[in-house]
Amino acid sequence: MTDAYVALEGERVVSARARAPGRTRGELVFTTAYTGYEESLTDPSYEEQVLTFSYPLIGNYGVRSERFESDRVHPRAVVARELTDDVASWLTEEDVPAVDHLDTRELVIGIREEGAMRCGVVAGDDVTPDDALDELAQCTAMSDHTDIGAQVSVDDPVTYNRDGTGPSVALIDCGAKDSIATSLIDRGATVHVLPYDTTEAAIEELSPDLLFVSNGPGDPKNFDATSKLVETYAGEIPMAGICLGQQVIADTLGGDTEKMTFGHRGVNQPVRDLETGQVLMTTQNHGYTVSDPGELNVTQINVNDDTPEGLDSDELDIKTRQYHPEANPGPHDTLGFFDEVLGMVESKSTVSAD
Ligand SMILES: NC(=O)CC[C@H](N)C(=O)O
Repeated sequence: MTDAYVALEGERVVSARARAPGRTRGELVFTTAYTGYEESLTDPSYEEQVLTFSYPLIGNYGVRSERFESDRVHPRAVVARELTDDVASWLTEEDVPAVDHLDTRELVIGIREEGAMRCGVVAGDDVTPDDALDELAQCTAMSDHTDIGAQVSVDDPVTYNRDGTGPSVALIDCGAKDSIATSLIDRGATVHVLPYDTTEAAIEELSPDLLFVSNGPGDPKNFDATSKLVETYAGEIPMAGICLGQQVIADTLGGDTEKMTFGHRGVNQPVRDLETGQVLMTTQNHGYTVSDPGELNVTQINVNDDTPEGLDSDELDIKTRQYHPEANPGPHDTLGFFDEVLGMVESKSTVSAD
């Protein structure tokens, strides 16, 4: 007896067990992370995707809101070999369909060979394979979600740590994980979380020391308003970016981005720093990559496929990373990025004070 189905491009349907009911569709991707399921499931960058966990057991240390990265679950559906009851009830409460008891190894091999693909997921007592195919037929390609920023960004500005002793940071929220703001606040910064389509007038009023473009879902080319801010302030205000932030900044400053076959999602992606030769273990979640760094210099690369992981410009005071330095979940090798970017502001004030 089966009460769940996943329909894949090519009209293939895989049977599964329903763990949280519902009918939905999205881009099927996988993560190899073996911890951090609460952080991944609340990461806004998974908006409009169906997340498959390649690790076979998900949920074995419960569900605690302290570990959430936003106020809701973002993947449209969740696929795993085995989901615990804790995770299944959380996803049921959140209205996010979830399925297990299917061969996720085969699914992951399919995604690796054919690339991230559209899919339909149905779960519940009365569902049929045709229902899953129906969902698949209505599924939109990721790059066609042109307004995805509006689905995940704050509607209005929010300020944290107003009396902080450190620099003032304008965090452009393209779907920011909470721990990016926390990492800055922990270092004394005042953080203004601003909508992805913030106006120049709002930036002028705040007069921030650092413009920080966050991670976010979908195609970086669908963030025109954010790109406009980058164009206006590059070279005027020191700038940092994480993940989608790196992509939007490179795309705007004479570079380009492209879709990868299946992307990088996991907590053990090796990155080499080209200056020191040091290899850092990093947390990643992206399906697009910078294909041309434009005016920026590639300072770090992925050891597995040589894609750019760090872009820097001393002339423009810009530092971006493709991975997630806030490391939630993940190895903490890369937390120093936050000191480096705040350091750009401090060294700038030292220079101008002289
Ligand atoms: N985590 C992110 O910011 C992801 C960036 C972009 N949506 C991608 O998939 O490449």
